[in-house]
Amino acid sequence: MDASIEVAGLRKRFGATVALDGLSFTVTAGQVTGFVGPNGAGKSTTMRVIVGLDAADEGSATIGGRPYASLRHPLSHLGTLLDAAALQPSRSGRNHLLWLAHSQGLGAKRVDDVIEQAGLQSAARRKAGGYSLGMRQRLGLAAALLGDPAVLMLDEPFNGLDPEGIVWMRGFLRALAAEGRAVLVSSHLMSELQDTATHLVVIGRGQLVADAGVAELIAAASGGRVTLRTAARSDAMRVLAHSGATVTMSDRDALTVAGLGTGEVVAMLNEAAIPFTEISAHRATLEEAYMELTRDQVEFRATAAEEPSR
Ligand SMILES: Nc1ncnc2c1ncn2[C@@H]1O[C@H](COP(=O)(O)OP(=O)(O)OP(=O)(O)O)[C@@H](O)[C@H]1O
Repeated sequence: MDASIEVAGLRKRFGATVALDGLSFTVTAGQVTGFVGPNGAGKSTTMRVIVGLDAADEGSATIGGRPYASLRHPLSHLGTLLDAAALQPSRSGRNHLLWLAHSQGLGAKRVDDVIEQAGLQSAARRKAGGYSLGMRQRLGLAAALLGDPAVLMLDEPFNGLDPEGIVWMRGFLRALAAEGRAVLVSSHLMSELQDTATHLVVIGRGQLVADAGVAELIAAASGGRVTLRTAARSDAMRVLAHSGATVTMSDRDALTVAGLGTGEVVAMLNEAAIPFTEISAHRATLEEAYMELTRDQVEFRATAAEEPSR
């Protein structure tokens, strides 16, 4: 069975709400695919449809070419983290995993392996009801790994993790992908996915907005702009704007220049004897790339009247 998730033409309505509107994408082996979109875009519904918790009105979702419901030992094919709060509070983390393992014909050895992999050793014998959100995420991750699946699908796994936990999770997800697994990870915060996801599936209002490599999206959002650092900001702005460039202030002593290459900017500043300390091709962050892609997709956006006055 190949490590992939394939979603084709999914449509799903909840009453008058169209949650999924003809959504298609593929998650491939060997990389972390970020699954992102504004609130209400349809990420959770897509994941619920993939595992059969919601039925699609139209379209199909398959794991390695087969519908989830047809998999005999599903945990050995697809590991999921969908709702970290869904556990029996009086059971210890280890007992929760033992119970899950038992249902799939797996032994206690495998449980202890995933407890170690998820960094849960010190808490495994405590009641799960007393776990912090971060510990619940680790327990959810341990459960997802139980069947050593080729495909992982994790809904907001960074939620509730402290900065150290976020760094750990990033490395962990990269390592799982490096082993050849297909890893789909939903997130609200692009900064969490930076340095982790190499591919992004962006959705908005139940439709596909972008399905592309992270490097490609960042290059497109960087748009040939130049970042310039100078103490003589107003002089630089005047000279560059005079030649038709669009110049905006980006922070205290930095300008972003669109419409001219780095060489042209250097030549103009030298000619006008304007000093500068740094000049470089602008590299957009994943956050900027995402904001550009989803500008028209936000379901709940503050109207101009609601925005705080400056
Ligand atoms: N059980 C349900 N009943 C009614 N409407 C629902 C239900 N589940 C989801 N929706 C609606 O479907 C749309 C998609 O919701 P979904 O939770 O899939 O989005 P999401 O991208 O996961 O959002 P978030 O980032 O806020 O978690 C939303 O408009 C939501 O209100």
